[in-house]
Amino acid sequence: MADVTLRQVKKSYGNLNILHGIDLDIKSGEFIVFVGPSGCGKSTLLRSIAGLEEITSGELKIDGEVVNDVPPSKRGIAMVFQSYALYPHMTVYDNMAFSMKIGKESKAEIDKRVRQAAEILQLTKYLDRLPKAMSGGQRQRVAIGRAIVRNPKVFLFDEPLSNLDAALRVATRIEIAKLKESMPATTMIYVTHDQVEAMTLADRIVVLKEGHIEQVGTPMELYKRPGNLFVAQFIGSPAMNILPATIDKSGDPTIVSHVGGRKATVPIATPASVKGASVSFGVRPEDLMIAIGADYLFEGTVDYVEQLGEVQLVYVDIGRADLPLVTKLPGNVEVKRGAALRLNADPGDLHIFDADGHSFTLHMAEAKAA
Ligand SMILES: Nc1ncnc2c1ncn2[C@@H]1O[C@H](COP(=O)(O)OP(=O)(O)OP(=O)(O)O)[C@@H](O)[C@H]1O
Repeated sequence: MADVTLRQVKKSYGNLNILHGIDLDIKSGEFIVFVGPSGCGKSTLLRSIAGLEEITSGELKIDGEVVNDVPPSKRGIAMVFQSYALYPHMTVYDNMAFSMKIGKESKAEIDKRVRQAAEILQLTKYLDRLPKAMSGGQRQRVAIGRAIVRNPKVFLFDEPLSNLDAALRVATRIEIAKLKESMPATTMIYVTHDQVEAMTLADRIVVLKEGHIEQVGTPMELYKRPGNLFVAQFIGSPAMNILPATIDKSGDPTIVSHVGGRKATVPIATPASVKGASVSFGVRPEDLMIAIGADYLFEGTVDYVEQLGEVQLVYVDIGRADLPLVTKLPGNVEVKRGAALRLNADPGDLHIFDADGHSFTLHMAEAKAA
């Protein structure tokens, strides 16, 4: 059981500022995932929590104790890396037992914990093998087992699945989800590039950009109510369509006319001051559907189709070559290149962002709360 609290955590390398004052409250037992573009500081933040990097300023607490100056081995954490870093000459059993042997645990205790971890990770029948005789996924499970036996208060994962092929990735991701269920009191913090891992594993996702937190929320909060344009386009694949638009009528609902030439009635409240303002209008590819009847949001011609089997990505020219509209339609719908297409969306799935990229949904929620 351990909360992890960060207050104004900054990290610089010389003149290079990497983390710009991170404030974050992670609750005991939570599974937190850090995501963000390459170089945004995810690993640096994780390594700072682990104590592998010294923070430049701010305060880092684990389980109520300020750990800024506490060495990694005394922080009650265990970390799993992308490269499994197993000892090649030791069996799976000895790899998992190693830290406890160093810690002078009794043989009986070591044996109990190694066997328990092996059971959780389905490694029991491999305990006598050397790492070279195991697959990448099995090796990563040993690396996770080695962390489990230490009974950490906080479990840190730095892109643990990125060296695995697609099938093993899925299998090991499910192992990690089950591991979390079997260790509900253990706080877990996980860095990934993979949206599916973030969406499926996280209790809450932290979206980082250039060393700042953009938004923290449950996967569905970030997906349904992204706080700004960056999060809207970072979460979800393909990214949300964003089109220039103007507010024709403010209030609730808001009416916008967008670059596609049509008007949309959006059930989002906007203040009177934004009437006539230029905004960004957003709709996810998967929220667009072929319009039935006279009511539609977009009209265009099919420019390109990527058939993926179960679904197809259809790129629609709505009169602006620089802004192709992407829609995700079921794979069995017949869509031909060059054909005319009208698309619609549920008004509840439409988004509007102000000129600074902030979502009006969150604006109004914040205004109400204030
Ligand atoms: N030891 C170092 N000295 C100088 N700069 C560093 C050092 N380590 C990391 N950086 C820089 O800090 C920034 C953040 O790096 P970090 O590895 O935390 O990013 P990341 O979000 O994990 O990226 P990726 O997704 O590519 O792994 C990068 O610009 C990187 O070049």
